Amino acid sequence: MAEAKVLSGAGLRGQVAGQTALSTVGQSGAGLTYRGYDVRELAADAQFEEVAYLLLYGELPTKAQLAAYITKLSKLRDLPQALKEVLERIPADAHPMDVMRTGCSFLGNLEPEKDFSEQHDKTDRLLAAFPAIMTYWYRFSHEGKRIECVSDEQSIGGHFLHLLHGKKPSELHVKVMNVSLILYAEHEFNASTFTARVCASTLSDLYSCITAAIGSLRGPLHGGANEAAMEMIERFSSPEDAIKGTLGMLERKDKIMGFGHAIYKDSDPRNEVIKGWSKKLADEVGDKVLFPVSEAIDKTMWEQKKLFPNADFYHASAYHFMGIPTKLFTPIFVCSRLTGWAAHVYEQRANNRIIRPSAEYVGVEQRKFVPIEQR
Ligand SMILES: CC(=O)SCCNC(=O)CCNC(=O)[C@H](O)C(C)(C)COP(=O)(O)OP(=O)(O)OC[C@H]1O[C@@H](n2cnc3c(N)ncnc32)[C@H](O)[C@@H]1OP(=O)(O)O
Ligand SMILES: O=C([O-])CC(=O)C(=O)O
Repeated sequence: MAEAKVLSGAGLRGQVAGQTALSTVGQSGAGLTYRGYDVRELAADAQFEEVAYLLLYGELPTKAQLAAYITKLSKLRDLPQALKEVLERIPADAHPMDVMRTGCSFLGNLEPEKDFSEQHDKTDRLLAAFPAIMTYWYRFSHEGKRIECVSDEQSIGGHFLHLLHGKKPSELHVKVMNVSLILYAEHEFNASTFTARVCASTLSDLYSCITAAIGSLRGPLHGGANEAAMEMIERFSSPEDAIKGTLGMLERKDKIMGFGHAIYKDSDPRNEVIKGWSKKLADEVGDKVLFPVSEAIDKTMWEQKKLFPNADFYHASAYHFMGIPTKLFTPIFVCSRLTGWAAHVYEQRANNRIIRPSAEYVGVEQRKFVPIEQR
């Protein structure tokens, strides 16, 4: 049984802020479970759509339920013309997380959640539409192309790759996307999910909760770390160079993106899984630099600081080997984590009290107002 991390101090660390039946993080040897299932087993044998169903609908689907769910999602992929027009107006140098935020929010104007009874349908719509929101904007703004937003790919990961590259993805790439989307799907009260729950606790609509969560995931201390990790890895030309650079960053007290975790103590169970797939992809493309550089940073961080790679670190090289532009890394996280966010919104709504903690006041003592002429 792994020891739980000692949790205390700022950032609400270690404080129970609510209940969930969705996942456990760092509580048992398994490390991470979704509704009781070890994430490593899900990543090895399940489809992402199965995991989405598990999180959103409560149990793993039967074969018939999964087939119906995949069909439902496939039919919801296309984007309304008005949303395409909005995406076309977003400049090429915009951050794709801002594009996701706008895309989600604008769809909420076109197809609002009028009643909480629509929550599942609205989530399924977002799940189906997110890959096209990202890639329609990307390919229009970067290549001047108005792409088709539908494809005949069964899986969400395959659909995303197809739209991005304009061709059928390889089986290996579809598999890795599937694994990646499963690994990123849910993680208890992380910052973005907590954001979604706070928003839900005011009885706001689903699009607002998800838009808020996207904003929260964007930062480099959370989902943005996979992009930041890629930018760092790319700077090094060899393992020796990487060791030297990492030691320098540690000496300057820089944060090394993709390392450490608020809850896990000595490993992130998602890391070994994505690292394995990144290695397979490295072999496929004949990489002799990025993967060895990543391993050298990994080793140095452990030796120097006992800090371990989190889910984001080897995702960077894995996505890169599949030809995914770095700026799209965190939006892929959105396509996956939407499932966890929405499931938490449902949970919050089902047993709600507005989330409103207290603050310890550290300002000046009460004092008398001084009229402006006398200041
Ligand atoms: C999917 C995800 O969102 S996973 C997280 C992705 N984020 C990153 O990879 C960003 C880099 N990592 C970090 O900034 C942090 O480890 C976080 C935000 C993930 C967790 O933060 P905390 O819970 O505050 O970390 P923790 O309490 O374990 O930090 C302990 C010490 O290690 C240091 N540390 C933690 N992570 C790192 C890092 N990546 N690089 C350098 N030092 C680090 C902290 O600065 C702290 O040092 P101090 O005691 O001298 O202040
Ligand atoms: O739990 C966290 O703080 C961050 C994280 O790993 C995730 O959201 O996947």
